[in-house]
Amino acid sequence: MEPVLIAKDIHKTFVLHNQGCTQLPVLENQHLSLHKGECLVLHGHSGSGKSSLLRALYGNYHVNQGEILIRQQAQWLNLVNADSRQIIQLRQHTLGWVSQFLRVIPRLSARDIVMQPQLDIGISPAVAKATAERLLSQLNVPEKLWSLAPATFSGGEQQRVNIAKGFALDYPILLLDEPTASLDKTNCEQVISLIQQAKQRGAAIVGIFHDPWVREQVADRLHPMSALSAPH
Ligand SMILES: Nc1ncnc2c1ncn2[C@@H]1O[C@H](COP(=O)(O)OP(=O)(O)OP(=O)(O)O)[C@@H](O)[C@H]1O
Repeated sequence: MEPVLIAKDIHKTFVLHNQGCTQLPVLENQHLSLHKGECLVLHGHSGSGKSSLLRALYGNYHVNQGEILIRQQAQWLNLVNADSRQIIQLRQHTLGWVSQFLRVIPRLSARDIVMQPQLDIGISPAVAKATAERLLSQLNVPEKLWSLAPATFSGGEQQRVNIAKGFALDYPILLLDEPTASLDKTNCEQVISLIQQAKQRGAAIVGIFHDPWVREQVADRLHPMSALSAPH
């Protein structure tokens, strides 16, 4: 299978400017390659740098060293030195992201939130609406909530809207940061099923899953991580 994402020799050190410029190394010599149709799970103790690596792969964190190569159609883009226009385009078409929490936007309904990434790339409102409603229904978000803003939803309901938004487009690469953290077993099963369907259509996935049962269902490979030495 062909790789779609290659990270080479990634190093990342946080510098805490308001705490005496303490340096906190979190990632060293991180190498990974991700292939079409597989799910790679970042695996390690709390504080081992899983979220930091995932954020670096999405371009949210600058890294101090290394390359993050992402395939867009027939070309490779190095995310580490990409400009903001390239990153926006990459996120619209190639790189999907499901965070642990939904960023609630006042007055935007759950249905609108799930439709938005589709509308952004020119999918018709009718198709975007049908896809949004299919996903909200699959994820057991009650129909009476679809036209309401999720600010007042429960944590699990907000997270299911977030997951629907992440799966609304057929991104070639998906980054999942603990998507099942606040879900019950029935809804975890729905998310596992969405991940398996995405893999079947050829999506490549990097994820963090703390629940060992979920991890077993979705992981093709584990990427082991361990915490680095104390700050200096
Ligand atoms: N924005 C930041 N600024 C400074 N330090 C940070 C920042 N984000 C993470 N860290 C530190 O980096 C280390 C790794 O954190 P990270 O969240 O990547 O670990 P993790 O493996 O995802 O942990 P968990 O499983 O608990 O979520 C921790 O020591 C954390 O304090």
